[in-house]
Amino acid sequence: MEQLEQQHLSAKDLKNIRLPMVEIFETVEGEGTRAGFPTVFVRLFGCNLRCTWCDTKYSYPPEEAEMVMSIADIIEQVSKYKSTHVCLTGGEPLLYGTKSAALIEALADMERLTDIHIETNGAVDLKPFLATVHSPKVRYIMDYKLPDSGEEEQMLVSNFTLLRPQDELKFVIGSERDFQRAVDLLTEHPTKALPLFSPVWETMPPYKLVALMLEHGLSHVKLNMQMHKIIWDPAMRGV
Ligand SMILES: Nc1nc2[nH]cc(C(=O)O)c2c(=O)[nH]1
Ligand code: SF4
Ligand SMILES: [Mg+2]
Repeated sequence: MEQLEQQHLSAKDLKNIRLPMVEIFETVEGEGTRAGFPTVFVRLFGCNLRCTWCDTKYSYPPEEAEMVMSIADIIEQVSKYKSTHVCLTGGEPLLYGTKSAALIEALADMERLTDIHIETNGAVDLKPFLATVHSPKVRYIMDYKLPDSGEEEQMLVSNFTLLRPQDELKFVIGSERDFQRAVDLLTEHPTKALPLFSPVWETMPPYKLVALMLEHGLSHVKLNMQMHKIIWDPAMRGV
């Protein structure tokens, strides 16, 4: 990825950068350390993976982008809400390299916002983003796709050492095999990020994941339930 030359892009520059989009909505964050906080979700279209258990298949082909928005349009939409947290998600929100980075910078420049967290899928190198985006408000939540996802080969374990204490490393666990792989990875590849273990809604009952965590003495790992799937119908969009 080329270096982002300007830290602060002009309104005209932002108008010219356009991104394919799925939706922008406000709800409570359902996951991670900021679960429960009112949050604006900015969902970009497009993904470089095809996970077996994906719950956002409407965010990549053969579906089509709902709209194409300039960064200025996205900022304008986000400013209509009151939440001070933003979740940039997809699809894969870092798919567009310097364009994704410019969007992150523009969000970080919004004074109202205090936390911008990015749900990235583990198949995008975080190095160029960490090198160009310097705002302390920006945090990465990297998903590591375990064997049941069918996409483990695409994972960049090299990201583990780049993640910082304010970042999160999420493992979506569908089976005991997935669980064991996650435990092995955390042993073999140290990271400063907070490890989160999240059950696959359909195949891993939460009580079973908790039992496994206790059995293995994983005191440094946090259980991550998708709160929005408890509050609303799990198939519902825009919540
Ligand atoms: N409430 C709510 N919390 C979320 N956290 C991550 C989400 C995502 O789709 O990436 C999500 C989502 O779609 N809804
Ligand atoms: S990375 Fe996320 S959006 Fe892409 S296929 Fe996997 S679960 Fe779906
Ligand atoms: Mg979701």
